[in-house]
Amino acid sequence: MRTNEEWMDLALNLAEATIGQTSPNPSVGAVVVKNGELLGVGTHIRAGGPHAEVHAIAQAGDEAEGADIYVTLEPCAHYGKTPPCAELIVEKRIKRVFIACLDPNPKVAGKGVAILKSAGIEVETGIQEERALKINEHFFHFMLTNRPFITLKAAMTLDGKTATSTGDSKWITSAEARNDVHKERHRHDAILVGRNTVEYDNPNLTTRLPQGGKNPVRIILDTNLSLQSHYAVFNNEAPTWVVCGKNADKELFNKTCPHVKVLQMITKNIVLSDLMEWLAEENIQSLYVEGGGTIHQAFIKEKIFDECHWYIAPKLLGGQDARSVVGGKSPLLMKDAENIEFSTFKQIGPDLKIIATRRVE
Ligand SMILES: Nc1c(/N=C/[C@H](O)[C@H](O)[C@H](O)COP(=O)(O)O)[nH]c(=O)[nH]c1=O
Ligand SMILES: Nc1c(N[C@@H]2O[C@H](COP(=O)(O)O)[C@@H](O)[C@H]2O)[nH]c(=O)[nH]c1=O
Ligand SMILES: [Zn+2]
Repeated sequence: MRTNEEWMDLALNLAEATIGQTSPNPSVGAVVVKNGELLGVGTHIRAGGPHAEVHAIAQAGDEAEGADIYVTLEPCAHYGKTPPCAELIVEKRIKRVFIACLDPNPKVAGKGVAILKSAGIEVETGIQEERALKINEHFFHFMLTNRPFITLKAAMTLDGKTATSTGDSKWITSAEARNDVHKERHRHDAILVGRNTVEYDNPNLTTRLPQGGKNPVRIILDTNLSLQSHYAVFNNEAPTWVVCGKNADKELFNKTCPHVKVLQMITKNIVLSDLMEWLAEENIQSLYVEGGGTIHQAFIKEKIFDECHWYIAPKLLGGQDARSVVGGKSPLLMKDAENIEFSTFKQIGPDLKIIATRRVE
């Protein structure tokens, strides 16, 4: 006989399996159970498709009546692209609803529960809540702030270098660590680099995992549209958007790269806060900033980031003339350093992945 936590873990495993493919919707899992017997499982496959509860209840058929449902997110109460799940649960005469976390979007939170309770259905919330909140961290952040969740990613030697004095950087971290980077690319809606990284590394910025994965939108900051069209990021393997200043020659660039979308600022330079607002309007809920150093410094200086993913290789490079991980100008005093909080340490092959979160004052 499984406990409530164990049934919820099954639903959470289903939700976790679709991370990266349901955006702009959250990843949700649901299981229908009666007298300790599993009657139906469901997960939301992609935005626009049926919700997790719909699949699980359909699989249970008529036996759903009087059954329990475990769902990782509060059942929806509004008509989006699909009818409200809360009303479906009432209609199918489910007896009890166990929920991992409410939808923190104030517009939604509690409405689903209210519909269930007013129909006399027993509701219990907060089961395995921590795990459920983590799964949809990007979605919840976007719903609450209407800004993308921003991850700064850097790979460096133990002494903080990202390339030698000649710009050589292949490779700092191991294939396992780079595979983890591609999992993060799959998870994020967009990936951003500066024009120098394109020129120095000619990266593809696509997701190349043995098991496949979704390509994020590639966003290139290039104030003067100085990049030529032969770079890999301009191939048609994934959508590419270039951000430029108001004085850049957009028409000329569009002639050489007709399939690349140009986001032209009304300011001479690229204003990051304006860009984040733009990306939110394009429904980009999560942004993976792969650098380089001057880009990272700009995001740090403007406090426009939520997490840092630092990959550290057991290598020592040395040299003032080697490229250090964060560029730009340093603050004058140590008291002006950006304070963050370490949240996880993970060994990946020979490398270390440190995740730190920005401390919100
Ligand atoms: N040089 C290293 C990295 N280098 C990161 C670069 O910014 C660029 O993303 C790479 O050239 C990857 O290119 P592509 O998009 O996969 O074609 N990143 C890492 O995690 N480890 C390293 O050793
Ligand atoms: N994916 C998901 C939910 N997602 C919720 O519904 C919204 C999307 O609605 P729609 O446009 O109709 O797909 C989404 O923003 C989120 O608040 N809700 C659920 O009950 N179960 C699910 O599986
Ligand atoms: Zn729903």
